Amino acid sequence: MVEKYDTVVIGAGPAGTAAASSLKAQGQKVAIVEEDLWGGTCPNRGCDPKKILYTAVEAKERADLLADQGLNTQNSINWADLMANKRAYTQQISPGTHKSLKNNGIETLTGHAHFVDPHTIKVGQQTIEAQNVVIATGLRPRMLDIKGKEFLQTSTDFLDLDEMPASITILGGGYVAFELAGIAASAGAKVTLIHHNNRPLKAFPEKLVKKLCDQLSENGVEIVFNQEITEIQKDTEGYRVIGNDFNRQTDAVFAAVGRIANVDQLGLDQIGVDYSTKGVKVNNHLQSDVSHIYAVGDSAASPAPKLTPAAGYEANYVVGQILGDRTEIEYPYIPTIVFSLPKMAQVGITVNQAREDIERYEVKTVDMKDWITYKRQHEKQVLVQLVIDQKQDKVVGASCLSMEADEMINYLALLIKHGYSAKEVSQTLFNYPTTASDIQYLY
Ligand SMILES: Cc1cc2nc3c(=O)[nH]c(=O)nc-3n(C[C@H](O)[C@H](O)[C@H](O)COP(=O)(O)OP(=O)(O)OC[C@H]3O[C@@H](n4cnc5c(N)ncnc54)[C@H](O)[C@@H]3O)c2cc1C
Ligand SMILES: NC(=O)c1ccc[n+]([C@@H]2O[C@H](COP(=O)([O-])OP(=O)(O)OC[C@H]3O[C@@H](n4cnc5c(N)ncnc54)[C@H](O)[C@@H]3O)[C@@H](O)[C@H]2O)c1
Repeated sequence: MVEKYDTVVIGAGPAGTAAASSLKAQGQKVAIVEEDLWGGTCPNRGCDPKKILYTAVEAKERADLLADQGLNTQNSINWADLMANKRAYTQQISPGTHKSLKNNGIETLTGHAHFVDPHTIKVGQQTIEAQNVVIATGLRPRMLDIKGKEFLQTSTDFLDLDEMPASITILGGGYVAFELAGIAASAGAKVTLIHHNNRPLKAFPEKLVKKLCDQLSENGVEIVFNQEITEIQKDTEGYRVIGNDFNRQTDAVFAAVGRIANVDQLGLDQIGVDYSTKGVKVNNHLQSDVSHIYAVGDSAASPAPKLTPAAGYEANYVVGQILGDRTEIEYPYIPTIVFSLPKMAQVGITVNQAREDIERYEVKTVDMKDWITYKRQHEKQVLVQLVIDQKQDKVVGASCLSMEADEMINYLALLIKHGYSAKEVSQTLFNYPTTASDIQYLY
């Protein structure tokens, strides 16, 4: 007998588990399908394991900045212990997530899901039917189609390395490339980061990216711009990375050149659902071309950045749609951060957007290196750019580069969302001297 569900969710990452749990809590009969690790990318091979590795690296870098400033320091990263610490965390994620879904009364199916018709899904030998379907299948690393591509490793491999190689080469210039470069360099590897043009992290302000590159270079990362890599060769010593005018030996090569959607193996062609490498094409209700099939999180070609908080937000929105809400999706400002050394974060109207409308927006650049928060930490690269809407006389966007950028951008996200004026900020008192109290002087 074919089991029938109110909703079937495909993919058990942050988006899929949020949608399934919420629909179940609202009384629906729900099934969720996962073909790999329960919990998906973020806790198994993304945000969380990365942040565990980053935590040790951040502690080391902060201590190193205070060497000869009153802290006796001879720190180094013990990669084997750090990896054991990471694995102790990640190993319980998949079984734990699976168990908690089952305990909540959600039917869990293990295997690859694909559509047989718009209401029928096959998982291995099992066939199930759904009134609504939520596609939440995420992204996978994009591989380069070059000679020797089989020698390329990915962020998933990096986050589970038994040993840190003596030298590594990272191809790419986005979030993943800059985060892995910082971790590897701090863990003692000789790191080369190769970008195919001269504008990595292009959604972030050029001034901040330049300072981040300067700091990584000072920490020993070699950043090579305008270099298209055409071939990877394996040799007796490791690998050779070859470009038009580039030829270098390295112990490991990682591709961090973007991610593509896991939607090409779902059988969407035969049910009339359009998609691309960016994900399932969706309307303002996150519906695909077939109205009862929704897509959320990384696998939706929606305007949201492909991040965990955005995935959860879209999942909760679609729960509302399935339960009868008909309002179009509206996104709040979504903060983004690169956990490199230092951190770089932004929220709201970006500096790049502001430069396109100079009548309306003013960009205020503040070098905070000599402020007590940063001076006491001996930080070398600290910069904040605020975007001010001149009509409203309010801060509507911010970008930060510093080791405090994660917390500072969260405060700024709140102030921007609620439209606080400089006067209102000055009437809110924060502990001094802290990252929060700096904001009063910024505004
Ligand atoms: C290295 C790295 C670091 C990151 N760091 C951060 C960070 O610091 N902060 C942040 O906000 N975001 C970060 N991200 C992004 C974040 O991980 C994603 O935005 C988030 O996981 C998206 O959730 P999702 O549920 O949409 O997709 P996913 O978490 O990718 O889950 C999709 C699930 O669907 C499953 N699946 C796919 N196809 C099928 C199928 N046909 N049948 C059954 N199951 C299927 C997959 O196995 C997977 O488990 C990072 C990503 C990476 C790669
Ligand atoms: N801290 C975070 O929130 C975080 C961390 C990691 C990943 N993520 C998510 O994962 C996504 C993917 O990250 P990513 O860094 O893989 O992709 P990305 O899209 O952010 O960056 C890819 C970079 O690779 C460059 N590139 C493309 N082809 C290249 C080539 N042949 N040689 C060299 N460089 C090339 C691109 O110009 C771009 O700069 C992010 O957009 C984000 O949504 C988020």
